[in-house]
Amino acid sequence: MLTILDAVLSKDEVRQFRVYLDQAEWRDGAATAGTLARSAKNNAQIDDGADVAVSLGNHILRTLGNTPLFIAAALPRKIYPPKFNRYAVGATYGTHVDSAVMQIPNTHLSLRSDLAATLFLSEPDEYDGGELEIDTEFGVQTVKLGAGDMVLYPASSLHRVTPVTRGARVASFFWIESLVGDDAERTLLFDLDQTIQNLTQGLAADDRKLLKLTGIYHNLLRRWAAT
Ligand SMILES: O=C(O)CCC(=O)C(=O)O
Ligand SMILES: [Fe+2]
Repeated sequence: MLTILDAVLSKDEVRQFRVYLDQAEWRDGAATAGTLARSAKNNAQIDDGADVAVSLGNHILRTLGNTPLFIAAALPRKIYPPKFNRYAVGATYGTHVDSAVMQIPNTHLSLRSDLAATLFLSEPDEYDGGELEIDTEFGVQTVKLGAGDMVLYPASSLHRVTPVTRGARVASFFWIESLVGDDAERTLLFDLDQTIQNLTQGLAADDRKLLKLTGIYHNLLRRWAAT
């Protein structure tokens, strides 16, 4: 499932992020790609340990913790500390698949990448190209969102970023290990959750049918969640 989350960051927050990011030290992104992905990768990134990456990354993590749609869609167990990338003219990231298991920087912890996220930090009119293309069972999905918007997609899918031909594309990207590793099970839970949320609008909180459906949601989650 591909989920778009609108306005994860406000335009004011994006502006503040960009002040810091535009002054940051950007390095060759290929250095951090796996062997196969390396040859396809031609962008710039900020070092994981850099102050600016840590503080903006923590801001993103705090915000996501208060974003019910993110929690419902991702059912996060672990989130990789957000990274930052920049594609200037000519930069691109060819078709690749993300590593299934990653070490969380500066820890001995590992994370299974169930979901990948890109949080756009440039407006679409700031650059040409730079589309995130994701191969799905229903064909290629092209994603280019407003600054502050985010896409969540299965990290198992082949994906690429098309070459930037004007301006620059700045984004944050990271991965999520979900309580529910199976994409189909997670999608069913999300659909059920969103349906219950919609029903809640017109019904009393103690409505028996609503309680029953809520119970089913939790019983499925109990069955499928690996904690
Ligand atoms: O820049 C993006 O939107 C995606 C980056 C990506 O696929 C990666 O770093 O693995
Ligand atoms: Fe990727």
